[in-house]
Amino acid sequence: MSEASDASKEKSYSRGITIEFRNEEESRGFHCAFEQWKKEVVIQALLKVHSRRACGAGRQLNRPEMAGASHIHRASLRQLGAAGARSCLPNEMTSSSASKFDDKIEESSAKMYFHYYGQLLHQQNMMQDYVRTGSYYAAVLQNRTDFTDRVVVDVGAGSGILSLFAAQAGAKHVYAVEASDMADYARKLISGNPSLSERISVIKGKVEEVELPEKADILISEPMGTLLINERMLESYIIARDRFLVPKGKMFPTIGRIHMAPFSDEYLYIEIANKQQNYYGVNLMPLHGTAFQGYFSQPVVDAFDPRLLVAPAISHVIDFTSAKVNATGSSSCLRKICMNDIPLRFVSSTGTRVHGLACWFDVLFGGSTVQRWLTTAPGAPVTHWYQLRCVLAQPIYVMPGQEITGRLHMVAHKAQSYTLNLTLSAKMWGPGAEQGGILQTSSGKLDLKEPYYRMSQPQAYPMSQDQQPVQLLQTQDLQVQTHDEGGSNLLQQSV
Ligand SMILES: C[S@@+](CC[C@H](N)C(=O)[O-])C[C@H]1O[C@@H](n2cnc3c(N)ncnc32)[C@H](O)[C@@H]1O
Repeated sequence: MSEASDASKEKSYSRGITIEFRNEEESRGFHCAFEQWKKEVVIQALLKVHSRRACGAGRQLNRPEMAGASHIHRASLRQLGAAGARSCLPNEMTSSSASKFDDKIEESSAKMYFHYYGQLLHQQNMMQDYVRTGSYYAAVLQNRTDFTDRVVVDVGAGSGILSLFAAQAGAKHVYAVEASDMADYARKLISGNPSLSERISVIKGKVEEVELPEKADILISEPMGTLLINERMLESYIIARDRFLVPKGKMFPTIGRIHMAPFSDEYLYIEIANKQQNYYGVNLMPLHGTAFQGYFSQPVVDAFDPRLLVAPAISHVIDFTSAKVNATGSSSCLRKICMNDIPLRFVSSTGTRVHGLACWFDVLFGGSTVQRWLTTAPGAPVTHWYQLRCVLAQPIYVMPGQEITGRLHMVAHKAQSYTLNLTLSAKMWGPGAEQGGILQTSSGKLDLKEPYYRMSQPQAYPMSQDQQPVQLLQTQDLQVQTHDEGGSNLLQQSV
């Protein structure tokens, strides 16, 4: 049968149908369900066109269980070359061909990652972090004007909770993009909230790969990992900005800051340094050197008492609205997010042994009505991120007023995390200090992917007589030092 006769046959089956409803409510219910179905059909059609144009086959490539075939997909995408690389879709949006996600992340890591987030129990853990979820709820609902009648994209929607908040705040439409199988649960959860569901479409796929039928006025996302940058999801957030956000559109969160300060914690140091030397009468010393190095390569995740900090914190700011693709042209690596080189400079407020660098982060929701911070600082209500400490195998001794300098160099790797290179030095102190010499230096290399989850609640540490509590942390009103893009200029910023 010819194509033409196929088409006419199709036409001959087209008939109008009349549906009668018993009441207004039934009619409205049907209308909503139909509109939702229509939207999904349009999005699915766009996705099919996109993947067919990109690789010449109509298969779904975004699903984690298809990961085994994705390198073939990537290769064929590259062969398309520049001409085929940005094909026009029917809605005049362009599709970027090579997956920026696949470029930066190794397959095995991505598979485990999306498997983890595909489980309801892990999403539930995050939802039950009330500091986190409550901050998002307040930030969205207190800034209704930013959401009312606006198009929203929820980047990595998980259960869909933030999409539901955005719809509660009056969003015209929310596109909830989620790569893991959690997308199916999100659909279920959203359809159980009928007053909101008609304004939310769940799209299963990676933000780097899916197409949306329209641009967004505002992005909402929870892309923060341990130390802000772990999981490398911030990069997906930035890519979503470049792909979907209208110029000058809003981002919730808007900026993130990593805060750092040297700390002293004898208990923690002894716990790490003395791990397993005698074991059921077996001398473990032959392996001690390697094991010792291994323990100190693990950043410690727990909640600590802020009185352990020995100097006021400095901050490294990442502005999500302006972070750019790497200057080297590598589209998979975002400057400041992939490679953070942070010069450190502190003045010790006490005489003590410094055991390493303590870090935490906060993010700002820069709403038009209310500017709201979500903080993970020590001393603040504990979140599921806790805080992070990089412990040095060799502590350094400092006196009150002595300068501590150094560098934290963080380099992204393909397992969705970072290698941290930390150096701390005690500068010359007292007479002759102006000659600027270094007294002691200690360095460590840590893998953010392999933390030691110590998870203790903050404890009241006994203070030695010469270590009086100092006012080190006033997270909201603090005068903090921040870096410019190159990390070289220190600016004073009052937040
Ligand atoms: C930290 S969870 C947040 C979930 C939800 N937004 C919330 O706040 O409860 C991050 C979610 O983003 C998803 N995700 C991560 N990278 C993604 C990407 N590139 N594209 C789509 N989803 C992604 C993960 O599968 C996960 O469900």
